[in-house]
Amino acid sequence: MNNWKISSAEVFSQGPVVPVLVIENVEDAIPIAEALLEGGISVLEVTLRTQSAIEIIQKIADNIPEAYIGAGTVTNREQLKLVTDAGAKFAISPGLTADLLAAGKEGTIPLIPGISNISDLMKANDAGYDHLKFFPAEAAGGTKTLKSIGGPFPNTVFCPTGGISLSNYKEYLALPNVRCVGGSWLAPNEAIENKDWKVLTDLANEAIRL
Ligand SMILES: O=C(O)C(=O)C[C@H](O)[C@H](O)COP(=O)(O)O
Repeated sequence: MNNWKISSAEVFSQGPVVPVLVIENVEDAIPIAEALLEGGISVLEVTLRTQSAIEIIQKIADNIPEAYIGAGTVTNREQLKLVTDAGAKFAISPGLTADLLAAGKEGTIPLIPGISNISDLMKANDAGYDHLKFFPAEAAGGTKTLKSIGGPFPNTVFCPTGGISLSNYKEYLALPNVRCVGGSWLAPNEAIENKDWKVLTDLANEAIRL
């Protein structure tokens, strides 16, 4: 049981692709979110890899209520609290720790822990998590690994990220245990630097047109 305002299943069902965003400048936050929304993507993962990430999450949460704004690279209890207070609707971690799993269950937004091996999957399952990130997807064996995992663990579903792009994302989405895929390819650094927001809209459009 948990006190999450929405379920992780709801997050996973918002669309086939989740852009993994690394945003440096706060003023880019709204244009990036709007460009992706215009392209048909409403789930956004803002990674805590930049100084301004928390402020950016808050800005998008306050100004674009229709966006499913989430936080990525959430690796500990303190960060989970920070992103929750900023208004994130969900949190994603590249991995898991016992304390993060416990904090996720005590929290109010869905936590999607990351795994790349069976033992961590079992730890996540034991703690009550069956919606997981699979990271780093390509380096950890990609679709072959996910297919194998589906044998003994058919009820655990994934959002793989890491090395996924337009060239291979459909192979992931074709697996019964994959609900969505994540990636930075939907918001390339170069386009963000050039403030070329149309590139993001076009990439989003292309990705959701399966
Ligand atoms: O920052 C995080 O929280 C992560 O877990 C990693 C990201 O999901 C991947 O780095 C995205 O991978 P690429 O699409 O290959 O760039």
